[in-house]
This record gives sequence, C-alpha cells and structure tokens, in this order.
Amino acid sequence: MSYFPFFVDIKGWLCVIVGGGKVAYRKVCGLLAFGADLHVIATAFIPEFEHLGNQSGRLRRSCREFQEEDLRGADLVIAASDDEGLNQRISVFCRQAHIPVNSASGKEDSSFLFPALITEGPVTIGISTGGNSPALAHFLKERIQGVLPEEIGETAQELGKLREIFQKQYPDSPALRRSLSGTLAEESLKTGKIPDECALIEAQNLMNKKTDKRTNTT
Ligand SMILES: C[C@@]1(CC(=O)O)C2=NC(=C\c3[nH]c(c(CCC(=O)O)c3CC(=O)O)Cc3[nH]c(c(CC(=O)O)c3CCC(=O)O)/C=C3\N/C(=C\2)[C@@H](CCC(=O)O)[C@]3(C)CC(=O)O)/[C@H]1CCC(=O)O
Ligand SMILES: NC(=O)c1ccc[n+]([C@@H]2O[C@H](COP(=O)([O-])OP(=O)(O)OC[C@H]3O[C@@H](n4cnc5c(N)ncnc54)[C@H](O)[C@@H]3O)[C@@H](O)[C@H]2O)c1
Repeated sequence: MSYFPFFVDIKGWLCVIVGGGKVAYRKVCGLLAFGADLHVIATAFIPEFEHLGNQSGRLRRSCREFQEEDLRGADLVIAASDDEGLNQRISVFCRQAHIPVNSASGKEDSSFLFPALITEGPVTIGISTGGNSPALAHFLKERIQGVLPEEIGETAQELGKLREIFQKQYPDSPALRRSLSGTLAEESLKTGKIPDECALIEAQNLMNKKTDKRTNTT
C-alpha cells in the first residue's frame, strides 16, 4: 500500500519521543528543523543529544522510564525505544486517542511513516517506498538531489514574490497569471537563474512572442 503524503505545519506542535538511541535522534533532528516542540523521554541517551542543547527551550529531555502520562497533550508521538512491547502499547494508546504515531518496531504499528527528505528553503521533497525499502528511498533521494538546481529554494521564494505581483497586476486574469508563473518557473529551471523582475519582463515578452506566433499561423 502507498501512503498519502501530507505537508503539515508542525510549528509549535508537542511531539513526544520515547527513546534516546540512534533512531530517536534521527527523528528528533528531522522534527526540530520544522519548528516542533519536543519532549524526549529515555532511560539513556546517546551522546549526540548533548550537542543539541535545549534549542531555546524547544527540546526537553527526561532521563527516566516512560509513563503513559507523558502522552497527555501530545500532537504527535514517536515510539523509538528498543522495547517492542512498549512501542506497541504506545502505538495502541495513540491510535485510540487519534494521535499520529510512528513506531520504530515496524510500520504495522505506525499511523505515518517518515520519508527520506530533501529540504531547500520552502521546497521539500519527501520520498517513501511505503516502508518497503528505506535503502531505496535513500538512493532515490541522492539521485534527485543530483539533478536539482542548487538555488531551488531561493528560486521558489522569488517565484512566490512574483506571484504576488501578478495577483495585484492581473487580478481578473487567472489564465494569464498561470501562464506567467509557468513560463517563469520553466525558464528558471532551464537556465538555473533565480527569477527577478527582469525575468518577469522577459517572460512577458516570451509570452507575447508565443501569442504573436499563434496569431500569425492561424
Ligand atoms: C527515510 C528514513 C527517514 C528516517 O527514519 O529519518 C527512513 N529510514 C532511514 C534510515 C535508515 N533506515 C534503516 C537504517 C539502518 C541501516 C540499515 O539497516 O540499512 C537507516 C540509517 C541509514 O540508512 O543511514 C533501516 C531500517 N529502517 C526501517 C527498518 C525497520 C523496518 O523496515 O521495519 C529498518 C531496519 C533494517 C531494514 O529492514 O532495512 C524502517 C523505516 N525507515 C524509514 C525511513 C521508514 C520507511 C521509509 C520508506 O517508506 O521507504 C520506516 C518504516 C520507519 C519510519 O517511518 O520511520 C531514513 C533515510 C535517511 C535519508 O537518507 O534521508
Ligand atoms: N538503528 C536503526 O537504524 C534502526 C532502524 C529501524 C528500526 N530500529 C529499531 O528501533 C529501535 C530503536 O533503535 P535504536 O538504535 O535507537 O536503539 P537503542 O538501543 O540505541 O535505543 C533504545 C532507547 O530506548 C530507551 N528505552 C528503552 N526502554 C525504555 C523505557 N521503558 N522508557 C524510556 N526509554 C526506554 C533506551 O533508554 C534507549 O535510549 C530498536 O528496537 C531497533 O530494532 C532500528
């Protein structure tokens, strides 16, 4: 089965992670980068956690046994202990309470999976094999990274600004706005150049040329 990919704003979400090993650390790093608040509970932590600090209060660590009480108010839960029974109990509790849960013990106990992630500014690409082969997800990620233009994040940001300009300039012409956005995105991918207002004028010229050509041939 394939999994539906959501792009969710998790800023300020309370994420509870049970476990302080390699798996928990990988998930913690991923979630921190997207602005979540984390509470990690584990009987022992790998040293990498020390280097994370408390992330200006966004990362809290409790060095003790997990208690069910820890799940109160959680928006998202990761069961990443090495105790399969515990991971399973956490998963059952969360599913009953409708809290999204990911378990390191297997996808059967997870209501969502983590993808291999490419993040460049506002551009995020998530790759999943539906849990079949994390290794394949990793290699696919490397391949995609190899063909992405370096400045893709900045390009997306600039296209966002230009899009706002079109919305003001051509409020009643959605088709024109779509063509302009499309032409600019295509050109910046072709040339590898970050679009700016000059690119906007060029795109308008290009579109005029295309329109002229069509009119002349009809
Ligand atoms: C993408 C990434 C995200 C992340 O975890 O952060 C990810 N695993 C990554 C790394 C990684 N995984 C493994 C190792 C150890 C080395 C090795 O053993 O080879 C390493 C370390 C490394 O490779 O460096 C082994 C492994 N993984 C899972 C199992 C158990 C199982 O299959 O039951 C086993 C045990 C062995 C096996 O059977 O292979 C399970 C899952 N791993 C997933 C995601 C989910 C499905 C993704 C999909 O749909 O494809 C799922 C279901 C869990 C989940 O949802 O979290 C991240 C890629 C980093 C990147 O490149 O970005
Ligand atoms: N290492 C991998 O790449 C990988 C990949 C996929 C799945 N897994 C599975 O994920 C699990 C975790 O892997 P890991 O390498 O992070 O393990 P680990 O042994 O490094 O860490 C396990 C953590 O669970 C904590 N823990 C155990 N019982 C607890 C309890 N009752 N309360 C609080 N904390 C408790 C321990 O303190 C420790 O921090 C394992 O079961 C493993 O089989 C590992």
